[in-house]
Amino acid sequence: MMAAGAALDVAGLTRAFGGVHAVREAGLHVAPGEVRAVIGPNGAGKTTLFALIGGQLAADAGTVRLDGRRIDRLPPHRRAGLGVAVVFQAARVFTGLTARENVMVGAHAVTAAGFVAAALRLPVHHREERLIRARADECLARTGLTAWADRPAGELPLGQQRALQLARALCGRPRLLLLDEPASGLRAAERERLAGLIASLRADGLTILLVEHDVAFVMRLADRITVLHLGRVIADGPPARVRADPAVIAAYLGSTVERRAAA
Ligand SMILES: Nc1ncnc2c1ncn2[C@@H]1O[C@H](COP(=O)(O)OP(=O)(O)OP(=O)(O)O)[C@@H](O)[C@H]1O
Repeated sequence: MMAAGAALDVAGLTRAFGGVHAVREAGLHVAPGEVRAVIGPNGAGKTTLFALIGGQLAADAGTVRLDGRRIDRLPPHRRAGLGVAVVFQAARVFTGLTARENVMVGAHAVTAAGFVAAALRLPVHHREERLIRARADECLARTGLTAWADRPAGELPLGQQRALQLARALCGRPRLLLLDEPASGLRAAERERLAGLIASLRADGLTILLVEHDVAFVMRLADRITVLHLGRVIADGPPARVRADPAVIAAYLGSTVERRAAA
């Protein structure tokens, strides 16, 4: 059911907010089917980087390529149509809709007929609706949520709500999935389940970018790690090498000292 993972190439990507250089000349290459973790101290630019790739923010400079095709000037829905899905940390489920309806919304966002046909009640809409419902049920099954399909999303435990956000993203048939702190706030058992789910998506060949503060989670899941500090990429490589990198250790120690000093 999964589309093949796409390659992501980012070069010279830059975005400032007033005088704050949130992302500065960032570059990374992510191979198809890779799980890439993006880590860095608070304010390093991780969420901004994701928004620049997803198109929610426009870059001041630089390029983003999906399988070699430039997407950095496209609006978010066009990038989504090409297979880029971003699940932001602040993303919420629609608590009043059922789990299935939440996932169906994800599919509507990228279907051709979409909401216009729905509003006009065109025949194409009914056919599409059935297809989307079937697709939503596949995505619910894929994320272990079949038993929750008809429950209001607000009644789902937090771990299942995270899985639901993933299911909603999967419904758009992504080829590149960006997850901003998917494990934050989850208990150990829920983290385990989520890690298993992400590993199984990787096994299907999906390319995944992951921002995560839980180092153990990252070390276990990621093929490679990119480290951002003050908007710049300061390290990039396999987990064991990045963990031992003096520049990475200094960046984290520095930010810890700054936080202590500020406290
Ligand atoms: N919309 C905005 N307006 C102004 N400044 C912003 C905006 N978004 C981000 N910034 C600033 O850009 C820098 C990078 O922020 P960003 O949220 O990308 O970091 P982050 O690595 O995701 O941080 P965290 O780990 O705390 O989530 C920070 O200094 C932040 O204050």
